[in-house]
Amino acid sequence: MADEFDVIVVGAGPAGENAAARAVRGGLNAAIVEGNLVGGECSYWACIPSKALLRPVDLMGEVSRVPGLTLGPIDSGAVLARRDEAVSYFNDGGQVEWLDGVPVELVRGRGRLDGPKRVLVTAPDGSTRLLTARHAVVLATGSHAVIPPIPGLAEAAPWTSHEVTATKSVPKRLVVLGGGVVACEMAQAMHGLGAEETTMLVRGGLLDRVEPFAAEFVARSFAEAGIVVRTGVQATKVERPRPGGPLTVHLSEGPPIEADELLVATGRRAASDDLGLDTLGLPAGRPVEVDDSMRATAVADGWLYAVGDVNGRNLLTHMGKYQGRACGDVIAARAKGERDDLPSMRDVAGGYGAPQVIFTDPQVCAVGRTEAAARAEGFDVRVVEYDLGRVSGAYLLGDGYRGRAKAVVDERRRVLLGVTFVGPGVAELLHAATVAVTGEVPLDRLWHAVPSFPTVSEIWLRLLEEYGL
Ligand SMILES: Cc1cc2nc3c(=O)[nH]c(=O)nc-3n(C[C@H](O)[C@H](O)[C@H](O)COP(=O)(O)OP(=O)(O)OC[C@H]3O[C@@H](n4cnc5c(N)ncnc54)[C@H](O)[C@@H]3O)c2cc1C
Ligand SMILES: NC(=O)c1ccc[n+]([C@@H]2O[C@H](COP(=O)([O-])OP(=O)(O)OC[C@H]3O[C@@H](n4cnc5c(N)ncnc54)[C@H](O)[C@@H]3O)[C@@H](O)[C@H]2O)c1
Repeated sequence: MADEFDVIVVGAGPAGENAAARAVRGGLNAAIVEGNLVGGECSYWACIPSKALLRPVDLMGEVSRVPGLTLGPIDSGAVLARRDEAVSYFNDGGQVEWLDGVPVELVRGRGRLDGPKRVLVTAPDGSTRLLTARHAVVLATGSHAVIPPIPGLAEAAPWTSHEVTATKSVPKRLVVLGGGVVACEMAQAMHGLGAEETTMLVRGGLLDRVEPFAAEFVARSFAEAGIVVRTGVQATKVERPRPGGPLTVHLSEGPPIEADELLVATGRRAASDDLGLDTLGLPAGRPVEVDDSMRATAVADGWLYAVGDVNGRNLLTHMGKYQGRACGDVIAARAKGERDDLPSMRDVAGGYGAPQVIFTDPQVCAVGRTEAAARAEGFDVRVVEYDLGRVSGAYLLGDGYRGRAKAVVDERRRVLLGVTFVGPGVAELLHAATVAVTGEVPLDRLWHAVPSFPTVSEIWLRLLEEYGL
């Protein structure tokens, strides 16, 4: 096996896989180094299992809104079994086959930079192999859950996203630390699958990066479902006398809470701590700063790139894959001395505001800027909102459908800066919004994109009418 490759990618998650595949498509050869399972967090401990756990909960909500249908209690065992199937029983054979087909050479082990264009791989058996890159090294190592320094917390061996998404059973009493996306999705999944007491401890506000009205819809739904959300309360100490036994969470106010499990969902940190960045004089444990072609800005000669969570731009699978495609293309172009500024070779989407779906019930999805962000950036902002429940297509989805949409308009150019939807099943509305925002489609043109009747997409017509068209 050769130890020199055109491109070496460290980390075979979605971002790394895409970077390698695009570089090969561009005529280079590539190796990908993976210390765990090919497919990364997303496939085994994040997007895929979390959505497999949420789907029945979502469906339960939908069915309960349609008269004439009844659904018995959720069989959590069957749901967990389907989750296991969705993560391929933690076997990455299918993904390895895909890599073989590209082809990309898989090198199993932990990769570490060892000076310019050198990656030292330590295999699971402890043996080492030095790989050198003719053109580029791409870091695609993802991120880790952060455990805040609360006395007793680390010692209590709390759950992170890894344990909750892979759980073999549903705890009766669950405390969730954090109010972000992981916290909300997983609190809802565990509660819907049978947790009897689910308490969220939220330092700031629930989902504090989305439009406030959308977070309020989620908070109301959680309250109705019996999920207790305590805002402005912090955990001050955790005690778990017996490993795996019940734990006590002491709070900044009020009596302590007893629980069977504690999920820590307080954000993520770039997986760059043990990557050998010091051998290049770069700081460890921080996102690797890159330009729009994914090239590390602090490295001379431009041979180092970083894609996905590790560059800290947007911690989302689709954005990491998009960056990976740009990165692979640009590396191939630069290696061949070809034009390296074609449209596919830059992260343009990130600048508009990445699309994201939060798979709670109701779902929240958004693209572009919130009203607050647009105003802070000095745009001439006008906002239009509409009640989704008043759209015929939404009414037909079930009784008591509740939802809302908000569009943030740049008045000077009459284009959309951002769109947010909240409501059951709104996820599939998002891509139209992404096209409108990223494509900077003028509102007067958007008017001619006629939504079908009776679909929820008629919200587009209503928003434009509210605007005055
Ligand atoms: C619970 C949860 C749910 C999520 N749901 C969604 C969702 O629905 N939609 C969405 O868009 N995003 C979601 N995300 C975010 C998404 O998982 C990440 O943005 C995505 O996985 C990042 O991809 P990546 O390729 O950058 O990194 P990862 O998927 O983390 O892959 C990195 C890979 O690098 C490997 N690695 C790390 N260090 C080394 C090393 N030194 N040597 C060799 N290999 C190494 C790791 O083993 C891993 O396989 C979710 C996250 C969580 C935690
Ligand atoms: N559906 C999706 O697209 C999806 C799903 C899950 C995760 N993700 C991505 O994964 C990333 C990580 O998600 P996350 O929810 O872990 O992080 P996050 O940054 O979204 O939320 C972290 C939460 O923890 C709170 N927090 C931070 N420190 C705390 C402390 N010491 N004590 C109490 N609370 C504290 C914050 O106030 C915030 O509510 C996000 O960027 C998200 O976009 C995406």
